[in-house]
Amino acid sequence: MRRGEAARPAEGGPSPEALRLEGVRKVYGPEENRVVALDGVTLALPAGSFTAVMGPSGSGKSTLLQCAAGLDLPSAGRVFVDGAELAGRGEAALTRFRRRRIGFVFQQFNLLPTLTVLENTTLPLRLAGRRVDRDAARGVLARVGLGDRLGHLPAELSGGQQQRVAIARALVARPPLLFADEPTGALDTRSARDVLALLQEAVRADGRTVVMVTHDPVAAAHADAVLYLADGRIVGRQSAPTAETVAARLTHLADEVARQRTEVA
Ligand SMILES: Nc1ncnc2c1ncn2[C@@H]1O[C@H](COP(=O)(O)OP(=O)(O)OP(=O)(O)O)[C@@H](O)[C@H]1O
Repeated sequence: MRRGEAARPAEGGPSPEALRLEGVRKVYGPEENRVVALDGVTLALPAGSFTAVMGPSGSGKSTLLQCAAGLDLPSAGRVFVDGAELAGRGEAALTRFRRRRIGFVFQQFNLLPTLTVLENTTLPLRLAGRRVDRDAARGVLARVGLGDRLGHLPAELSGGQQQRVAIARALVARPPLLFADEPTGALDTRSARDVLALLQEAVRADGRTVVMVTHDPVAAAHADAVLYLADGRIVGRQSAPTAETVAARLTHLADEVARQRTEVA
């Protein structure tokens, strides 16, 4: 096995692990103002799984996604995507790797306001120097329910529609791994449901792996499993979540964190 590669099955076979973090630590700020955002996170997510990441505000959820997606560098520890380690490649190679293997959906959509729906969707392919298959892009947009809005600008769409463009933009590059940071945080209940259904479909129909940060137990219940973070550590896991069990666990977690902080103080 080459250095920098995690165990994987026979050549050509799909990796059973879409994402692996080993002892990932992220420290922000100078010595006197240090914030430990991630404090030794170890996890492994199988390909084709849908995982929600939950925890109190400031527990490190966004930092976890940013480090796992190679958008930020861990201070220590290792990140493997589809068996390949993110570290140890130059910036340009990392960008190329990310564009092929990783999609990211943000709470605030991050669409370019002067580009049409179709242009926004194909932008990552153009940036990656990949052939732009406009029919395939139209197909993805039709699948997210925007087949009749191709020439519209983002400002002419609702928030839910803009988020569906952002999902189409992430899916058109066909990344095996898709991160979503509070993708429904700015949406009404109905639009949120549509977006969650699209993420579920990306897992069930296309076999992608989705990791989603959310504050919403109803959103988390769309995932196969929930990881709970507190103070930069994974403090719990739950499979087959329901909105009720997630809400109960979060309440318990908030009480537990408050109790531990009082004990430390
Ligand atoms: N660029 C940064 N510089 C300094 N500190 C940061 C930076 N980004 C995050 N932090 C700190 O790291 C910790 C974890 O932040 P993070 O955004 O990952 O938490 P979160 O769980 O996503 O929070 P929220 O639910 O409020 O979005 C927080 O204490 C935060 O203030």
